Amino acid sequence: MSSLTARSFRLQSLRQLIKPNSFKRDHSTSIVTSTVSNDNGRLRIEEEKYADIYSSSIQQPYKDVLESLAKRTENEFSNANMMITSLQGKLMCQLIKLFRPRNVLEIGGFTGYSAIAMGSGLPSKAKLTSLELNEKHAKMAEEYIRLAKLQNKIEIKVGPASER
Ligand SMILES: C[S@@+](CC[C@H](N)C(=O)[O-])C[C@H]1O[C@@H](n2cnc3c(N)ncnc32)[C@H](O)[C@@H]1O
Repeated sequence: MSSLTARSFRLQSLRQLIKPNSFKRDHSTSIVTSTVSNDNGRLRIEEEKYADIYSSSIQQPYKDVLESLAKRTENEFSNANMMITSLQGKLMCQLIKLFRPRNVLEIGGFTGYSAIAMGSGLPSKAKLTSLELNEKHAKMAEEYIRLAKLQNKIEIKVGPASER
């Protein structure tokens, strides 16, 4: 195949991928020729679709707790853009459900979004430890972990991760 033909084949494949409802299970990111970012420049759009379609929704009461935590983080922290997106949370929860780890170590918990998203999918006896440098971040994380009734599964340790 000439390089021109190969390029138009890849472009066609890309167009197929980004058409609504045309996503195929055998999707390979290797045919994605360029990075197509969403408005936050985070996960590539094709990967977002994949994550969305093949991840189950975060269950209640965790979903509501996460929504409320995200709103409060956005209102109270000027650096709220550090928080993962709801889709990233959904994907992390799905990965936890797939791998069923007994222990999870998170470095940099911020206000607890990812910890709660992962915690919501943890098997019953599993534990997640989240290391967070900033006391104010950790305090909010702890508040929402309690609201989500995940305090027996998630522990926040405050201080520099390198000292743990
Ligand atoms: C990008 S945010 C993490 C986002 C978070 N996982 C979430 O779901 O919202 C990075 C966090 O790492 C923390 N951090 C930075 N340096 C650290 C260190 N040395 N030890 C522990 N936490 C640290 C910051 O205070 C910040 O809250």
